[in-house]
Amino acid sequence: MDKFHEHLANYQAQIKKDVEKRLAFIREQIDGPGLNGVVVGISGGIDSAVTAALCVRALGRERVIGVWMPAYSQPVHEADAKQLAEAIGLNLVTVDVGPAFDALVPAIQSVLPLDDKTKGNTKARLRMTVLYAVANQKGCLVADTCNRSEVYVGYMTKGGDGLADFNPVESLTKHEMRILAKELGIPDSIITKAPSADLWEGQTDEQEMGFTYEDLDRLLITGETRPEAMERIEYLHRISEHKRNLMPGI
Ligand SMILES: Nc1ncnc2c1ncn2[C@@H]1O[C@H](COP(=O)(O)OP(=O)(O)OC[C@H]2O[C@@H]([n+]3cccc(C(=O)O)c3)[C@H](O)[C@@H]2O)[C@@H](O)[C@H]1O
Ligand SMILES: Nc1ncnc2c1ncn2[C@@H]1O[C@H](COP(=O)(O)OP(=O)(O)OP(=O)(O)O)[C@@H](O)[C@H]1O
Repeated sequence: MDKFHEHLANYQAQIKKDVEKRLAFIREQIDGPGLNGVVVGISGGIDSAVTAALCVRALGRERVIGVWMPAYSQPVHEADAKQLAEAIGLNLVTVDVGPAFDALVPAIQSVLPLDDKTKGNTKARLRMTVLYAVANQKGCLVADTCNRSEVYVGYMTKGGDGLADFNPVESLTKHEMRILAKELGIPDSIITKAPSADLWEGQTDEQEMGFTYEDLDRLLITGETRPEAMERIEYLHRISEHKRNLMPGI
């Protein structure tokens, strides 16, 4: 077995201990300051599924609100979001951000044209606005769902999914997220589908990043990967440093 698979096998072997550690962390974040619970954006993808499942286990279903926010989303993601809610006993509500997005984009475009990526990032920031409205009102924290692989290359929207109040999965690579997802009883359709931010039609993480999660996770876990992938990964890491630090000020 190579170093990469050996690491994943070790993670699998101590998964129960890892889950307990994350549950304790979530309870500390919420009960420490005496808050009511957690709000999580539910996309139908694996990262939000794992985050929500950990929060439900840590706090109980009454203290977790999952929010599905369609805006021209693929039907498969809605079906997966609903299947997830059934599987883990999540209180899932829907806020359609499509009409707000449809009003906002032309208003900005009256000043300057926006490309697909900027529109997609605007959608991600609109979703975070909704999560904070719910958190304000209910005395909750917003859980962030970005995993270690995404954070390393800055594959997240600044002011959107890139920053919330606490993150119970930040130290896990995408491969470890898949192992944890199985442990938590996340439906297989969510674990096996191609990761996508679904910010525009046909988008997939690996196509947009220009390397695979295996390339990225091999580097994070073993320090080595395909040379062509390494160059691009380290380039994206360098130019996204600003997303991993609080804003500079003087
Ligand atoms: N050096 C610097 N120091 C401080 N700030 C700097 C900066 N360079 C840019 N910035 C600021 O950052 C902005 C660019 O950052 P940002 O708005 O995030 O935009 P950007 O990094 O260009 O795009 C976000 C990427 O994340 C992907 N994404 C988004 C959402 C979810 C997921 C997912 O799969 O989970 C992935 C999305 O597909 C896209 O590729 C600039 O407009 C500027 O305001
Ligand atoms: N349609 C949506 N409704 C609610 N929240 C969303 C939606 N799309 C994205 N989000 C929020 O933004 C986060 C990042 O989105 P993204 O779709 O990239 O991640 P993911 O689906 O959890 O995992 P994956 O990268 O495997 O698709 C999600 O984890 C979720 O919290």
